[in-house]
Amino acid sequence: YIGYEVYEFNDPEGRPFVELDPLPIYDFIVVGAGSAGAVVASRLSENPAWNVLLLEAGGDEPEIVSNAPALAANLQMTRIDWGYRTEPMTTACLGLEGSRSKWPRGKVLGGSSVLNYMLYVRGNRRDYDRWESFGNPEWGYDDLLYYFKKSEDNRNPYLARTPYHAAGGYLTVQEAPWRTPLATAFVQAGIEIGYENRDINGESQTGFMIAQGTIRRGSRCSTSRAFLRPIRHRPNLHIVIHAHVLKVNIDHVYKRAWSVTMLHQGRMRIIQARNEIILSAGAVSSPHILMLSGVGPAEHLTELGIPVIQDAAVGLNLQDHIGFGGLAFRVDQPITLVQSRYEDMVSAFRYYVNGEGPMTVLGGVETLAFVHSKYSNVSLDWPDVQFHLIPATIGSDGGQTIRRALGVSNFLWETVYKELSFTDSFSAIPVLLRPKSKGYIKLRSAHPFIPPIIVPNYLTEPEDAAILVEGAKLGLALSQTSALRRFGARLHDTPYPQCVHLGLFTDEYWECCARHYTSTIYHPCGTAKMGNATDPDAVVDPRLRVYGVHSLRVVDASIMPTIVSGNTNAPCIMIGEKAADIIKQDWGFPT
Ligand SMILES: Cc1cc2nc3c(=O)[nH]c(=O)nc-3n(C[C@H](O)[C@H](O)[C@H](O)COP(=O)(O)OP(=O)(O)OC[C@H]3O[C@@H](n4cnc5c(N)ncnc54)[C@H](O)[C@@H]3O)c2cc1C
Repeated sequence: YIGYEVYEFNDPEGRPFVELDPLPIYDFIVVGAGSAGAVVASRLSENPAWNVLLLEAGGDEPEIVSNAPALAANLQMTRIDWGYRTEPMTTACLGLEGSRSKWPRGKVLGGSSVLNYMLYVRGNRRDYDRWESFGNPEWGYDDLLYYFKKSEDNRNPYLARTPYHAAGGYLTVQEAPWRTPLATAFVQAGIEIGYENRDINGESQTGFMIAQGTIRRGSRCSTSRAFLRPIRHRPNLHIVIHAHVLKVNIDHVYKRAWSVTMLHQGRMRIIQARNEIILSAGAVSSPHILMLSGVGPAEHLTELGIPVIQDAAVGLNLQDHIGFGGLAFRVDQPITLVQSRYEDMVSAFRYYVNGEGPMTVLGGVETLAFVHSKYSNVSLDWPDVQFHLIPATIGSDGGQTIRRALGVSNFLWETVYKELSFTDSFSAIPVLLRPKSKGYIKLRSAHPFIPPIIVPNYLTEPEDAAILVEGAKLGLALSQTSALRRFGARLHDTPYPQCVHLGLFTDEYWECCARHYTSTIYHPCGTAKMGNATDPDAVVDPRLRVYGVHSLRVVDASIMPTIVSGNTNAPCIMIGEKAADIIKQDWGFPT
């Protein structure tokens, strides 16, 4: 009840207005109101002379649960999740049900920014400079920093006043208002092994930091909350929810995208775009919609009977971050997020009334670190491993939420992790920042409601596995620092039955563990790659226009030529900001 009171009646922003009966034609149609789409629609509708339609397959945010940062994992496999799953793998995810990874994606206003763990990370300067060097002018870091800052309202003064941050933007960024003693202990542990405590979104990336997140008053600040709610009175932006776009209709002769077909309120409707259609449906759905519309690998589309409008490498170049999720440590003191200690009436009251307390921890992650494995060039400040440092493990809630969300198999749970149930423990998840292994997405059927085939090919390149092994060893080194030892930190060393024959804690053993407990970090991207005209794999040009089709752009995680070295929400918001300016420039509206 308190939650309703706070969010439904006292929220200064209020829910966005939705349109029940859209017009037959708009200047711009944006498909998907996620991290990028909400930004594009918000910025394009700044021009009062344009009318903009934003179509979203899901509904509005279910406030209470989706806003409590520590409860983020509870949102997976609910009606606001598309509920994708990868195909079974033989190189990774072997300890997950069916050797498949669940792939949650937000189906809601705000998209995956409503499901995510809210960590605010921009990636490394070199990621973007590399994009530019591939032939994408004005996509280098120095150009893009402006767009990261444009969105930002950083509420931690020690960062807001640096040249890398800004205050006053739509997107609130701040540290969680509450933390366990482990948060700072992780940072101290990093200093002990030779790293600095620094702003990982600032001048250099290598180092340890208390995480910043996209939160406001202790609650999730999704892109819907940040970019759509404050402009809800704008008459030239129409938002339609529960509008599932089936395809973009492209004229066969002129190759011009002129309308979208959508299912809305049980009715099939065609809505036209005078100027452009912008696909922001995310790295799974944007390639899905493109292929259903006849833009994709010609042979594949022909097999499924879809008339080919443009042969393009849609769905290829799929990249994602993965981590070894099973590196768990026990501690002797009651300082971690054991479920009974934070999901109680007192914590709920603190959260709903004051916007603080344990419920505000960002998806459980308190500290972030960017470190070098032995394969990385230390002098480059381009770390190859990220750590998510979490004052909890899969056992902290007795295996209810995270285990279910990741789909950890009963066997792995029963044999290794069940004994951690409700005990004090923490996780150090090493994440592979620039995987070499690439996968693909293709159609399972020409029927738009049948989910596509997702093949991420995790750990097919041996180098990727070798870096994760080094990551696991770095995690062990962290646990042996005096900063963590003073809490009695020690490895939860129950061996993986499937790996024990390789010799306990050898490199081969850790590799086997990583291939079993492979966790997606939920960052799929690259499936409509941006590149110049000579790049045969490029689907969009550096102005994000689909090659070979007029009046159609893609603006979301799909366009990343290579995955960035960090979490992808802030980069997608930046892509939305940059794209909006590109579109305004192309149509002669001052930016
Ligand atoms: C569980 C989870 C945790 C994560 N944690 C973090 C984190 O802590 N920090 C971080 O930086 N990143 C995190 N991410 C990743 C980050 O949130 C995503 O990379 C980012 O939100 C992707 O943005 P996008 O605009 O590409 O797509 P999305 O935000 O997924 O938006 C796509 C939108 O399009 C809509 N759509 C799709 N198909 C259709 C259709 N046919 N018709 C109409 N609408 C459609 C969807 O419903 C959705 O609203 C996480 C993601 C998940 C799922």
